[in-house]
This record gives sequence, C-alpha cells and structure tokens, in this order.
Amino acid sequence: MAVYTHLGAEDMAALIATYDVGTLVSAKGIAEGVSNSNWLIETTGCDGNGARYILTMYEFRIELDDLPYFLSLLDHLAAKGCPVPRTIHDRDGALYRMIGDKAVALIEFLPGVSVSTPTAGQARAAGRELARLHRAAADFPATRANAMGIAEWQRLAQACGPDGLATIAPWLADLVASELPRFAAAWPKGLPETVIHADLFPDNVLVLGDTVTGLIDFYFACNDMAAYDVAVTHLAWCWDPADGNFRADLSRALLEGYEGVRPLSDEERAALPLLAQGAAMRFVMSRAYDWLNTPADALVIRKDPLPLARRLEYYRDHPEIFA
Ligand SMILES: Nc1ncnc2c1ncn2[C@@H]1O[C@H](COP(=O)(O)OP(=O)(O)O)[C@@H](O)[C@H]1O
Ligand SMILES: N[C@@H](CCOP(=O)(O)O)C(=O)O
Repeated sequence: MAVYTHLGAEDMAALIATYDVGTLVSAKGIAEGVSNSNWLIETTGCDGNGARYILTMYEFRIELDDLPYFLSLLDHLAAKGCPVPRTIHDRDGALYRMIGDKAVALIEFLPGVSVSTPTAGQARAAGRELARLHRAAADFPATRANAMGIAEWQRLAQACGPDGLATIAPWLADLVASELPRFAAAWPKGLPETVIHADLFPDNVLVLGDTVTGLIDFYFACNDMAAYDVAVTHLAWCWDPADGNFRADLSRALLEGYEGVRPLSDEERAALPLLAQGAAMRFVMSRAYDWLNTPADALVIRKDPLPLARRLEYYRDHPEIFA
C-alpha cells in the first residue's frame, strides 16, 4: 500500500459515518505497497469497545467494474473459512463508495504481521493456504480475465522503452528484449483454472508464528491457471532476500504445503519452470514501469525489479528445481 491521496479529517469522519462501525477515532496512512492508498482506521466500534479496519482508496490499475469481483471474493473466501478479511458493507449494503471520482472500501482488519524473511514453516503454511484458497474459490460464480497477462507485460515493456529500462540497468533492457518474446508462443494451455490470488508475496500474507492469519490484497485476483499462482508464490517466497540466492528448503516447504491440500498434476509440475519465468517477467515489468513512473511526492516505497530479473534467469537456467 501507499498514500497517494490526502483525505481530510472531516471527509474521513463523514465517510466512516456511512458504515455501522461506530465513529472515527483515528486514521493513519500506511506506507507499504504500491498500488492503492490505504489507512488503518480506528473507530469506537458498534459496541463502544473500539474496532480497527483498513480503508482502501483505489488509485490506478484497478477498474471500477472489477471491484464487485474483488470485494465479493473476500466475502466468499471468508465464508468458506479462508483467512481472508471480509468487506464491510455500508448501511445501504454497498461494497464500495465513491469519493469524487475514486472508489473506497472498508475491509476487516486481521491480526498478524507480514515477514520479510520467511521460515520453512511459514512457507509451508503459505503453500497450504494458497491451495485452500484455490479449492474454496472453485465455485465463486463471477469471472475476471487476468489483466496482468502476457499482453500487459508487452505493453509495459513498450511504455518503459529500451532506453528507460537501460536507465535502471543496461542488462535489464537486454534481458527483457531477449526473454519477453519467448512467452507468447510457449505459454501453457489447458491446465486447471480457478480463481487465483496472483500476487501472494510475503507482504500479502499475515502470520503469527507459523500460522497464516491473513491473506490480503486481492486486487490482482482473476481466473487463471492454479499452477501459475503457485509459480508467482514460489517467485515471491523461495529466495534469500539478503543475498538473492535460491532457497531449496523454502521451495520444498511451499510445494509440500500446497500439495498436501491440492496435489499438482504431472502437466502442472512440468509447466512450473516456464510459469515461474513468466511470473518473474510479469513482476519485473510492473516494477520497472513503477520505477520509472512513480510520482515524486507519493508516500510509497518503490520496488526494485532487478532481483526478480535475476530470479527469471535462475528459473530459466535451473528447471530441475521443480523436478
Ligand atoms: N485486512 C487487513 N488486516 C490487517 N492489515 C492489513 C489488511 N489489509 C492491509 N493491511 C496492512 O496494510 C498493508 C498494505 O496492504 P496491501 O493490501 O498489501 O496494499 P497494496 O495493495 O498496496 O500492496 C499490509 O502490509 C498490512 O500491513
Ligand atoms: N507484489 C508486487 C507489488 C504489487 O503491488 P501491491 O503493493 O499491490 O502488492 C511486487 O512485489 O512487485
């Protein structure tokens, strides 16, 4: 998250008054993340005992038409016992409201912290919850195409341009030029699909010890291959953030956790090396674009595309890690 938009105290209090959550006590901007503005909201609570919520203002990369999909998916998964925050509906039952031309939603606050250096126990638990999510979402009635698919990677690459990419690192421009064209023809088809999270980085998983208490940030969720979501999560979890090295122990734990709930087919497993390279390319391109285009005055921490570009090379050169 981040804070791109200033919301005055009066506007915030008036907004909170449209929900049955008590009155506003405090609202603090959250700096983590890159896509939307977020505040931690404290209210007096319905019973006067105090309550916490997350208020999200949707800034870019999110189409208004997609909000009912994201927000009712939270309710669907929470109802099935997944550790996912419910959407707080306003007094009229609406999932989101408009402030000017921007949509906002109030989300249940979940306990837990997101870890920057996961343990094998946490990777196993994340894998398990990802598989539970894939199963629980199978009967979610709405559908949404993956807007961050190969066509979007190509569009972002064009928007950055080779010269823009080279300002980040000359080798990044070369890597994108040589690797990006490979995906369109080789991308797997026919693997099992469900609703996928599509962005399950450690900062989108709340944990207490080895227990997952929250899966958050479903704003890239879509209908796509379950194995692609495994690849995204592998890209995000199975590397040492300090030295960038592949962590075989985290990889084993994540995949074991996942397969304990939803075993991968032979076809899915065989596709993982390419899916993981594609997952790396997807996040390299969005990070590179944000690196070059983030407004200077935004309260936001830009994410470095280069470590993920190195992971792409590793997945390309070491397909045996998924054997
Ligand atoms: N439902 C929630 N319960 C508790 N904390 C949350 C919740 N949603 C978000 N947060 C906090 O806000 C931060 C940013 O949220 P996130 O949805 O990841 O933003 P972004 O979409 O920009 O990545 C998280 O790291 C977490 O600390
Ligand atoms: N997880 C992505 C960033 C996506 O933005 P988010 O802040 O909405 O999670 C990355 O690591 O590049």
